[in-house]
Amino acid sequence: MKELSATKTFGGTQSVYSHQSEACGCEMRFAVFTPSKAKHGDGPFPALFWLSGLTCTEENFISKAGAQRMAAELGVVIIAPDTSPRGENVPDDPDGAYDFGLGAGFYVNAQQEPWSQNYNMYEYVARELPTIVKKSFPVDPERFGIFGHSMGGHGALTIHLKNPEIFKTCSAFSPIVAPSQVPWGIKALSNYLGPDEAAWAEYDASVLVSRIPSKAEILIDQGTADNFLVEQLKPEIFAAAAERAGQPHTLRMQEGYDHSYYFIASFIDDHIRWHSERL
Ligand SMILES: N[C@@H](CCC(=O)N[C@@H](CSC=O)C(=O)NCC(=O)O)C(=O)O
Repeated sequence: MKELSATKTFGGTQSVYSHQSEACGCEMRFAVFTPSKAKHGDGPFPALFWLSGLTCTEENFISKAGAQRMAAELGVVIIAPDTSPRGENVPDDPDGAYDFGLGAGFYVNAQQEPWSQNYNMYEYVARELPTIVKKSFPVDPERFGIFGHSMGGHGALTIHLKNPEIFKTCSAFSPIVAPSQVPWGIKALSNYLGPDEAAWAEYDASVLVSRIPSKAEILIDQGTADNFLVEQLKPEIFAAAAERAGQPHTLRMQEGYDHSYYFIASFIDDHIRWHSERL
């Protein structure tokens, strides 16, 4: 693992690392915020894994969300990986579209060629990265949580529901909650997984919550002025499935907010505090 940058902020350190990923078969980057030793000691700290959305790298969250102040205050580590494999030999959307391929790994393990060599973001986030983080940073593995935005909200919900013993808390901003039913999800799942919709269900939060609800409360924030709300996000599908399954959840419709990082920055403190109180 190689440290690419380390910058002091709010008494802690915002770093970016690269390493050779087994799951993705390429060099991957991830960002880590570590709180101040002077204020909180040497840890171990609770850790939140943040999953970003379409077009993002590890950089969007650390430069736009403004999460470091609250993480520093509460003594929380935040890990923010890139959203897809990268590199010369990694295939991309044939038309260069933003919603598939590079920057759009959808947190699945691809089963179709040519994607399956590298596009294993589920394995990367749910298995490889937590193992690396446990070994290399002052974290308490009994206090891991996961959160994310849009495609990353879909990743957070599905990875929590499939691994509630690892990621004990879960929240999301403007998540894609039913990828099997919306254009972004149908494009990604049909290409990465093939035409069999039974395979898609493994990565559909609204299906998973019916099958394997967790005991944890799930928090979702959704802006009412989000231009993707009606076509791509549809949080009401998850809320109805969660209600039927007895999954504790809170869906907050936030008046006038859109899909951007301005929305995330407005509520990120709430989310970090919410996780911290539960971990
Ligand atoms: N470029 C696209 C929209 C892309 C977009 O809005 N990406 C969001 C995540 S969307 C769901 O996963 C994002 O986080 N962008 C990065 C940022 O820093 O804002 C278009 O033009 O429609």
